[in-house]
Amino acid sequence: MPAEAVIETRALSKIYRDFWGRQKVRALKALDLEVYKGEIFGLLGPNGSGKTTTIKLLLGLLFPTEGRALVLGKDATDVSKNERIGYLPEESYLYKFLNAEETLDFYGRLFDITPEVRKERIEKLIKLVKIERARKRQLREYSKGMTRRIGLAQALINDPDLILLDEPTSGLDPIGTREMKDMILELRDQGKTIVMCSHLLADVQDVCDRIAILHQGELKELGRVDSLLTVEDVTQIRARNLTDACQNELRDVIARHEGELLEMANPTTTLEDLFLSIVSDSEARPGRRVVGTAAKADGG
Ligand SMILES: Nc1ncnc2c1ncn2[C@@H]1O[C@H](COP(=O)(O)OP(=O)(O)OP(=O)(O)O)[C@@H](O)[C@H]1O
Repeated sequence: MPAEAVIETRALSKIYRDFWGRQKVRALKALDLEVYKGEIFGLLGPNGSGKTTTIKLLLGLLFPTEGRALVLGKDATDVSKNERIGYLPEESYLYKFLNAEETLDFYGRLFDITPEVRKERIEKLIKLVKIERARKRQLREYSKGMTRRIGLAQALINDPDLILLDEPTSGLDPIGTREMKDMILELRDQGKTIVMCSHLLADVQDVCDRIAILHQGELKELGRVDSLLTVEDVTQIRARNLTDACQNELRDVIARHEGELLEMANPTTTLEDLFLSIVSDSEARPGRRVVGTAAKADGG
């Protein structure tokens, strides 16, 4: 059965004009794209490449100059489909004097959600974004990471089928970033479709199933992350406990078959994994610390 397209754009184009109707910027040029139900889709590109313009066109906040977009089976300009969409903008503009519960209740009312359903969803979302301990605190006291979490909860209050996330991990520390990525994966596991824009390529690589790369308003690449990143002509072998003799033998085999040995070395972990393991170790054993002079400076 072919996958169901949740978003379909055909030659979608946007030219921004100035006050006198003169052409100012061709922000998006004939974009053809499909996003399928249940996938995490990454929209990448340098500053000014047209990512936010695309999101705004999908939300019906802008009208295309040419082409069209279908979102959840409706024309993108039909804003009634937005009831099934959750949107986390790059900057969330929430009322600073409301607490988390009041904020979610306020947005729940805007969607005409009944009090019982609202109560149930608020509980679920506060747990999902892990702000249980701060649920009664005014948002003006929130850190950047907590603000991002309540922003995500607000975007999910209508239990959307399609979630658009603009820079979801911006400003988050590695733990907050990992948790945000886990939340995004969890939403996909619940059957939601997610489109995220990001400059943080490692985050995109970690969570996205497929990506599109835009440059100057043009689609430059589109495909599955794993296949785009596979280096076809290199074979990687990972093994544990190889003796020197065995490694030498492997070198000989590769040379005999006229292969080129690129590297045979111990792998390094990522800084993210190292950071996360240090923090969780510190939580498990508080008080233990590295004394500056005892720390190895030369790595030896
Ligand atoms: N309202 C506007 N009027 C005129 N030009 C605009 C307007 N909004 C965006 N642009 C221009 O359109 C182009 C695409 O902008 P867009 O905001 O879509 O890029 P982006 O990929 O989201 O960038 P960033 O990564 O910086 O958020 C840029 O050249 C930008 O200057």
